[in-house]
Amino acid sequence: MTDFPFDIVLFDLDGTLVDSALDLGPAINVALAAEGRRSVPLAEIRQLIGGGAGIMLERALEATGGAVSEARFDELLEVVLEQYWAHIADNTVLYDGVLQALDELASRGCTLAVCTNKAEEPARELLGKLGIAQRFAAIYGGDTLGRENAKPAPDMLLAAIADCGGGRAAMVGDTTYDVRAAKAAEIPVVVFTGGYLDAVPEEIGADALMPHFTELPSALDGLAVY
Ligand SMILES: O=C(O)COP(=O)(O)O
Ligand SMILES: [Mg+2]
Repeated sequence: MTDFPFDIVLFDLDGTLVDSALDLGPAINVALAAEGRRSVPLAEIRQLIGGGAGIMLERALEATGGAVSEARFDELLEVVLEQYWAHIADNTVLYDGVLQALDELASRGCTLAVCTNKAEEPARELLGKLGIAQRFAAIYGGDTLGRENAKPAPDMLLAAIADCGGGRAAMVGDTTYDVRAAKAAEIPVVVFTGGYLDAVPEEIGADALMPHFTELPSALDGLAVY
């Protein structure tokens, strides 16, 4: 036990630890091209990220002409996932200050975990390629506990907290999926405003907003433990 208010910090992945839009975008656009659709520009792609690859594809199809049949959707999702796997870390980078923030939290005695709606296998692959997988005591993906239990459900947050030995926990994320999951898990949430934000920051429901990762330790320090 330290004087830091949290024992466990849970992190979202896409739009929080990593800027992955430059690899997710092309994967979506290959699938759209296979369906004869226009590409979705990068600025629009960022707004589609947060619910997992399936929701991203669903929204991209809606934005470019409408839904396809369920069977065709499954084929196109396979295209997205194959393309993404082949280029998972080509252009994806950690956000500025992430490594230092993780170091700082670890030095304050926090156990760290990842709770992402990206599937667990690509999440582990990406974290490994970026050299930070070993920093996390638990890594949960959107499929780990079944898609129906992905964020905004609290299940993966609660499971990760248990894996980390239990204690005072907080969530760090970038979208309403993270905020709703944290509220359902009854833990406070810091929102990174440099991520993909699917709502106005002031109205997203965060306990604290963080424009840069250097501010994470002090943002957490200022939060009340629920
Ligand atoms: O890939 C996505 O759409 C969501 O991933 P995230 O939960 O790490 O933001
Ligand atoms: Mg995110």
